[in-house]
Amino acid sequence: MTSLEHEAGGALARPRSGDVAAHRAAPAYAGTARRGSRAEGAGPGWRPSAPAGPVAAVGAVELETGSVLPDVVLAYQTWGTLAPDRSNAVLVLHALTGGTDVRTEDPTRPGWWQDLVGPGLPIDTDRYFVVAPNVLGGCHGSTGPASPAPDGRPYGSRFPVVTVRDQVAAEIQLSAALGIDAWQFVVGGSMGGLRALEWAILGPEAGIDVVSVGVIAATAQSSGDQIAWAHPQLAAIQADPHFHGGDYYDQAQAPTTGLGIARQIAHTTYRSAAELDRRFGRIPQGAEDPLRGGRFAVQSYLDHHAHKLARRFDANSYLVLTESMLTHDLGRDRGGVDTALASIQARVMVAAVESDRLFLPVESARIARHAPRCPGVHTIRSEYGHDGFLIEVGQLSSIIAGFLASLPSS
Ligand SMILES: CC(=O)SCCNC(=O)CCNC(=O)[C@H](O)C(C)(C)COP(=O)(O)OP(=O)(O)OC[C@H]1O[C@@H](n2cnc3c(N)ncnc32)[C@H](O)[C@@H]1OP(=O)(O)O
Ligand SMILES: N[C@@H](CCO)C(=O)O
Repeated sequence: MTSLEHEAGGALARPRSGDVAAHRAAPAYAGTARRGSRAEGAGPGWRPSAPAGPVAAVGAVELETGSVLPDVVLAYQTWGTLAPDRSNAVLVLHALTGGTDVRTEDPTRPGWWQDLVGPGLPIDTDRYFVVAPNVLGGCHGSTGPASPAPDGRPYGSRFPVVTVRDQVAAEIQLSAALGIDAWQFVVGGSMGGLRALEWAILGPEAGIDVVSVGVIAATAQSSGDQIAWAHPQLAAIQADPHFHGGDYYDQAQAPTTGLGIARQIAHTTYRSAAELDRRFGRIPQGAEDPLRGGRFAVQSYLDHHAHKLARRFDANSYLVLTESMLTHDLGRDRGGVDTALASIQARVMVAAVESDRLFLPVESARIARHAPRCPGVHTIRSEYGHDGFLIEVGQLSSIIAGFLASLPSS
């Protein structure tokens, strides 16, 4: 979809089938033939699997665009015990390709915040009841593009635009289903941080007490730069001949090449230039010779991450969730970002990774400047870039432990 077509459809419009057809006619990834197929390692691609935890029916969700998504379910996992007065709940929100596996009991497959959430850890499950839902539009058990529509067929291309506010609306309905009307802490990084920030406004509007939020490596409004980086990612998926306009669930092959290229673009933005250069520099991959069609090590590294994601994630979910991040704007219909931030009553913990080139620390500083009950930005010292919110768990542990200890109920 070109930017002109975006304008024609409005910021919240789904691509029309004609737009997708144009992408399907686009040439294949130019590097593929010369250096060997980058798609092979991904196999046929993602297939639905059983969610790791329970699934709650949260009912119909009214979307920002005015349409209604019926019979929504959200998969989730919990740790700890809800106190009799229901006062110890913590909501942990995953990033773009994450899921409910905040922690696991399988040492060979640790969760994405394994060392942050658990007994005796900063988000102490001996004390807190922790809930981690899979986001609306995702592919780990919650309603998403692969879910059956009312006619029994997968939504595919018919899955509607969902915004970050819609995702939070569904999570608010999950709160009601779980009987939780107060959250001590709603926390997430990246897309999880976008939702945590929306929770600070939508939660109280829905009558839910949000005592505090943790917004890590996130922003109040997606930037032109973020939209620009996402644009070729969306196009890569839509241009994959296996995409079939989004209706590929009955096909033997999912659009793994397009999703893999999207991941390669994204993954580069998740790391810093300094780290990629220090770690890989111009080193060839093993015995491969870049002068003879071989790869540099950093190319092999990106291929690896492309294959891994294409095996474990649905391309349609990647599109839907990426679009939700692009339309994220805390200030929409609220008098602008700064006014919206100024209306937040919850205590706000903000953390930024100093080398994050996608979610810039200056955007975190904006949140801290305008949210009335935010003491300032915690800077995570790291060379890893945006992924620092997953890697620098030691620093994040100190930040979160200190913040939770400062809450009045502590
Ligand atoms: C809440 C959420 O966000 S959940 C989603 C989080 N998980 C993901 O995003 C999964 C993708 N993984 C990542 O993005 C990262 O691995 C992180 C952020 C989780 C961790 O970062 P790091 O520990 O620095 O891992 P790194 O980016 O170096 O990747 C390591 C992998 O690259 C592979 N690798 C390293 N160099 C090369 C190379 N030259 N060629 C091929 N593969 C390579 C390693 O073998 C390793 O593979 P494995 O993950 O299959 O074991
Ligand atoms: N590695 C993270 C980065 C996005 O924040 C993910 O895939 O969700």
